[in-house]
Amino acid sequence: MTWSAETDSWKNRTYPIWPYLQAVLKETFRLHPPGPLSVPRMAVADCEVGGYLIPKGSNLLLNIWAIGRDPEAWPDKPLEFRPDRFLPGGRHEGVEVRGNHFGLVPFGAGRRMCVGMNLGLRMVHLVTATILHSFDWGLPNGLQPCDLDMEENSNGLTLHRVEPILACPLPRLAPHVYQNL
Ligand code: HEM
Repeated sequence: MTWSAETDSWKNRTYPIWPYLQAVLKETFRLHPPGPLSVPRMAVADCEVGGYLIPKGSNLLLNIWAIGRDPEAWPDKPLEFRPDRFLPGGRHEGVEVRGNHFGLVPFGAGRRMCVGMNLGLRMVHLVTATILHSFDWGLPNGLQPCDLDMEENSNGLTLHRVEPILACPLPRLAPHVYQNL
């Protein structure tokens, strides 16, 4: 994924914080799904999907990572991080991650989708909002966002960065707030 001033132009606009946080997390789930592949499934009968014959007994995996980057599902610069696509007026306004929109399925879809989705979504929103509320974040040694190596790898189960990110938190609340952490 490349960074450019144009890509980053959404940062200069103002949005209400809660819809914007949701849009940022949707965009993160789209480009960087924590589980890049679904749990393997086995076809219990011969069937046809999208013109392909799936013989009984086949093992099937859903490539969640590739679906989130598919230009047919995401025609507007699919490889760019653009949360505004989910905001009011954006091309994908109303698209969510709960398995109802097949272009964005970080928790899978259908009756065997992730059973921990509600907990997972709450935790991701809570932790992200808390660390953003509690600290201003910077990069060390004069690094700029465009210097970050965004390459990813998977251990087969989860997706992770090749180069761990190093970020510097700067407290932004009154000192007593941090005392019992
Ligand atoms: C952000 C957090 C999470 C993400 C992105 C995620 C993603 C997924 C995905 C993609 C699947 C495969 C769905 C499919 O094959 O269609 C899955 C399955 C599953 N997840 Fe999660 N998950 C998350 C959190 C959790 C949590 C917190 C729990 C438990 C407390 C959980 C428990 C499970 C279980 C048990 C399955 C297997 C469901 C089945 O095969 O019927 N997940 N998850």
